[in-house]
Amino acid sequence: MTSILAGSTLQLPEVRAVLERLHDLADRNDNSIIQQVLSSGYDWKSASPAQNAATFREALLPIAPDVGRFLYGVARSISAQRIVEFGTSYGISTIYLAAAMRDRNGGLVIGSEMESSKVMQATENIAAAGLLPFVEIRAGDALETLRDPGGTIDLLFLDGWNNLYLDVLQLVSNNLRSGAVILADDLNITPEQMAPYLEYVRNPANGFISVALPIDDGIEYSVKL
Ligand SMILES: C[S@@+](CC[C@H](N)C(=O)[O-])C[C@H]1O[C@@H](n2cnc3c(N)ncnc32)[C@H](O)[C@@H]1O
Repeated sequence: MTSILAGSTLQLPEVRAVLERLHDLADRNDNSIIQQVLSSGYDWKSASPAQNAATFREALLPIAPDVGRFLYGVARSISAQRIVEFGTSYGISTIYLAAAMRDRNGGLVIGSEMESSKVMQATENIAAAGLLPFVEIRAGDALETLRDPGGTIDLLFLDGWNNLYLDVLQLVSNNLRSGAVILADDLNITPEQMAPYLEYVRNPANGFISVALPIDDGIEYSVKL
């Protein structure tokens, strides 16, 4: 295992270089890709998850840098050892989470991505950041690939298609430890799509305590009781 430097892995030149390059790429291209697709009349709401994944294969759709630092901070503060991520794309969020694994001296981020070209891109990017030993990306539909997360989950990050959040949560819920944190991105972007998920985690009868955080696109922060 590589030696641990004082401070955070997020400060390492190779990690910063990869994150800067990917955030820049997304800033330059994502909006025009999305506009092009939507102006062609493509109806993403009635398309299947796989159709949407293929249609948006060139778009990174990443978390913002401050969300990345928040993910890193939460992972460090609960000393997360096993993290499950729904929606890996080009690996930006995975890199922030894997940096926390490196700084706790071990742990695993299990990513998931159904678009095969993105799995390849993410693997290359995570390798360039030197964080591949802390990551396993499961290729295919997360509703299949995350069925067995291989152990107790400390942190679940939901960032795939928003209407699947509740399905993914329920899929892995037996593996969430008491005190596990669930972070769901895009609260303010697709409230309709997220409604069933929010209703579920905000109902105390379901065993979570949950609050909306005003970070970038909005994050629902939930803790399993
Ligand atoms: C918003 S992007 C993820 C961005 C990534 N978390 C980041 O910050 O860099 C959502 C990704 O989830 C993937 N996805 C959506 N539904 C999925 C599913 N059912 N299984 C696996 N991947 C899925 C999409 O292909 C897309 O790349």
